[in-house]
Amino acid sequence: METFRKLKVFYYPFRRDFFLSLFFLLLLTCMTVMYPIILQQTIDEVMISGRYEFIPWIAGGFFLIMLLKGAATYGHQYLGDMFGIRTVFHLRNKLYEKLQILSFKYYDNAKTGDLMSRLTADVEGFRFFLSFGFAELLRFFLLIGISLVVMFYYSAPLTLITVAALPFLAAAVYRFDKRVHPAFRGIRKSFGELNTKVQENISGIQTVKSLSREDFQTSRFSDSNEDYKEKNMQTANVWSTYFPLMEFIGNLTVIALLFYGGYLVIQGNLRPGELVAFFSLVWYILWPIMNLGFVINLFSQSKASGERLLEVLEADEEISDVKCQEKLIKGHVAFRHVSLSYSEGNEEALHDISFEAVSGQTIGLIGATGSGKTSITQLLSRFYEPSAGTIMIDGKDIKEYSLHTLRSSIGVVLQESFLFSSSIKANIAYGRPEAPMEDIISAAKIAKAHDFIMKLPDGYDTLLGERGMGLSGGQKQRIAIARSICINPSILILDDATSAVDMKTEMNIQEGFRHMLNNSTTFIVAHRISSLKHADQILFIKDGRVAERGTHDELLRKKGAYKRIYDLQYKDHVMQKNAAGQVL
Ligand SMILES: Nc1ncnc2c1ncn2[C@@H]1O[C@H](COP(=O)(O)OP(=O)(O)OP(=O)(O)O)[C@@H](O)[C@H]1O
Repeated sequence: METFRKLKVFYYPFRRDFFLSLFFLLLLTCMTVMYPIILQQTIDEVMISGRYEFIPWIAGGFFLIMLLKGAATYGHQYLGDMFGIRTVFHLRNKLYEKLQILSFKYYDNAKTGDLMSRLTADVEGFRFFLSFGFAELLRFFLLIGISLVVMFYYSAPLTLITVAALPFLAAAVYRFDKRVHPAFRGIRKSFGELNTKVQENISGIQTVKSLSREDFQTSRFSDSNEDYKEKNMQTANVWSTYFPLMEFIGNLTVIALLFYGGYLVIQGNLRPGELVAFFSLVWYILWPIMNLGFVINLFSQSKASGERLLEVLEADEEISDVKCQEKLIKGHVAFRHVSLSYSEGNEEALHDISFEAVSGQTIGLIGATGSGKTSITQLLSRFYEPSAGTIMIDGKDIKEYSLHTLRSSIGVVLQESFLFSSSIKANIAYGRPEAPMEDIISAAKIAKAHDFIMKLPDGYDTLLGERGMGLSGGQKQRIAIARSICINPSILILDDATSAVDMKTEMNIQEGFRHMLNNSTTFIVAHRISSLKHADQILFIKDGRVAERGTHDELLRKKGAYKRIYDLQYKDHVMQKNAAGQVL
């Protein structure tokens, strides 16, 4: 109940639909019970007494009641559905908003398939209970309650016979629920695994094909599919065993009623019509009880779904935001004794990092893979919070800027750039949708993307496939660079952003930056010394610490680790030159 209480804010605004739907449910339940009463009256008061002139009146009345019942069913169904649909519309929006706010740390541990299933299957599971399950639960009590009252009115001993069968039926329902609940859980889990296999296969189709692992993937899928089939068959087996059993218990009750009820009629203690009415009324009690397992199952599934939705809604946002209108103008960055640990108890990824980047300067970050270069740049955008130390921009702690101000002033280009399946123009203007066409073109020119874009059949209107399909790695990187230039960033972070373009284009791009973004502070993370040798300051990162710092020439003079990497790369360069027989 705690789960439903916490989610109240989503369904409470639509309580009117819910209560009206319940009112219609009460009406239609009353009309359902009218049916055996009319039957009893027809037999006892009309047929047996030979007052046939009443038959058209009874038929008319019956018709009227059925019309009303149809209208009540419509009202109940429609309003119940509206209640569920409106509730989950808001719930889904809220979940999506929350996903936008959640920190990188949350996504580090989350699984895409799982999040997708929370937003779809769990939301639907919750809706189904709101629209249908809750009403079914109420119908159960209403139908049984009203039917029992009518039955008692007709005959107390016969009612007691019916009630005597209930514990057996309840025991069967209990056993059914005990078996069907885990079976359903198994189906959900197996379906989740099946989905993950499909998603992984589609996302990694290039790797699968390039390593000729189609057969392996097919057999993995087939195993999951087999498991899913097995789980469904087990569930079908439970259903097909228990339902006949429950019906059998119900039919035994009917036989007992026939015997004892017939005896009462012969004795003159019960009228024939009342016995006939009993046969209908008894099923109004037995059916809901048989159905109870299904309704309980719906309830526990929706409770589990609600819990999974609350886990997302209540997830810690980690990064606190503040309201601040102040713009970040200069991009003067200072790291003061900054350390970072990605999770508590884990080894620190960064230790005591300090440096200062005057606005307009270029800072190069180089070091072995996993040394902490990307971590430094991620702290700047507050994707993660430092575990110690302070990061200042323009003399102010970055926590004092609003996240929007901070992130809309920092252009980040990653090695693996994500492009949306829309036009090139929309991709470049993604961070500034109102950007005029001249700005988009100018950004593309700086990123050295304009020429190849113009060669595409639809130029800037060319539609890209999913994740930028249809472009080469270097072309994608250049579109991503243009996208960050388009927001006129005060700080630009190029994290291995030109690794897929040739050296000449890289030099041209950097030349463009120097002219067009002379006020932006630029961070270049690279493995190639040629990518950052022009930087005003180069930080050589080793095991999360600044091991060496200085300009390219200063670092060469130090003859340390930077010099060793330079020698290695330079040797490669000379060998390549000799092999090509030309001077680059
Ligand atoms: N999200 C994360 N959660 C936990 N640990 C992380 C996370 N991101 C990075 N790390 C760890 O932090 C350390 C530094 O990683 P980082 O990505 O900053 O290195 P890098 O120097 O940029 O490497 P590369 O050159 O390969 O991109 C590594 O040991 C890495 O495993």
